[in-house]
Amino acid sequence: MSAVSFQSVSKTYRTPKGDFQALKQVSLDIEEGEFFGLLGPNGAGKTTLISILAGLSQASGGRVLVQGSDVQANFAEARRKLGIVPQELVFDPFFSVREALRFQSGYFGVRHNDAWIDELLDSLGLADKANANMRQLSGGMKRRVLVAQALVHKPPIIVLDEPTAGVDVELRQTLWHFIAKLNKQGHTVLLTTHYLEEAEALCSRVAMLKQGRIVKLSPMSELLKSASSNVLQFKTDSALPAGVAQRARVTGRIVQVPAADAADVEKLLAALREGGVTPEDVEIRRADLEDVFIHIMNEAAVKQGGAA
Ligand SMILES: Nc1ncnc2c1ncn2[C@@H]1O[C@H](COP(=O)(O)OP(=O)(O)OP(=O)(O)O)[C@@H](O)[C@H]1O
Repeated sequence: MSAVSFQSVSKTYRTPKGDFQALKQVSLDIEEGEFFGLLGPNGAGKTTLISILAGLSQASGGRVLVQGSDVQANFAEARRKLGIVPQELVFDPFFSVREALRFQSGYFGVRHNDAWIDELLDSLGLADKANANMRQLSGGMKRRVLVAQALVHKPPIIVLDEPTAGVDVELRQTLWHFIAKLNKQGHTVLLTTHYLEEAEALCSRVAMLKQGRIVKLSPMSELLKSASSNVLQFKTDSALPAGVAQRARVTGRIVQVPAADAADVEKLLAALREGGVTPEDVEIRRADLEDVFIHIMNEAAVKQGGAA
């Protein structure tokens, strides 16, 4: 049985301007024990999918099962198996950290779990804040409490929606160390993130979502292999020759062009020379997930454009 099974999930939002289809027949199975990444540009539908999984939003079509429990027909059972760390900072300002965690435990009918609460506080660097009032905490500390709250009932499946957006390096490291440990102990993890480096380091498999559709579903290792293996990177102020510009990603003065092999790099350099471009700070590096992501998103844009 899959940990999470999305079966032809669609979602249409009704807006004053008309209907908007945010998810189009998304089917995806996440297996027990996986560290799964859900990636996609802004507006791709990631949060919508997570909200349907969490029972916060209703799918317009299809269904979602959590270890076999339907999130609509069997909400309480499905919800108990999930630990959801939301994107937004929502908390009760009148509780202390420990009270907030006890309250959340009560919500799931879990009692006498102070040992686990202490372990959570310790692992997330919150031990000295246990009795602090929630409103006295910094944004980063509040985010740690949200993580602890999501895990207080020891859910088998942990869902993290952009947990490190705007979070400092120290918290990111603490968080990932802890989540990776839980994953090793058998917890399934579903992560959405904009930080592709994180996905590359942590996820064993990823789905890429674009405009409500899955455009790629693949083990991370295969995804990285499928990319052009190298990237030629340089700086220039000159206009690029058309043949190079077509393949290039340009950020200010920095130009990055995927290249299959050394011969391809030579061809690119020759094209630049012929075009009168003198590249500065030339580097050849291994392609990473960001290169793959941009490539797949561009391909999907071409296909969707062609289909329209
Ligand atoms: N309540 C709503 N009413 C109408 N449209 C909505 C609503 N919520 C989301 N949308 C639209 O649905 C699409 C998907 O949004 P969603 O928040 O799921 O994307 P996302 O992939 O999580 O994006 P981000 O990375 O920016 O968080 C977007 O175009 C968004 O504007």
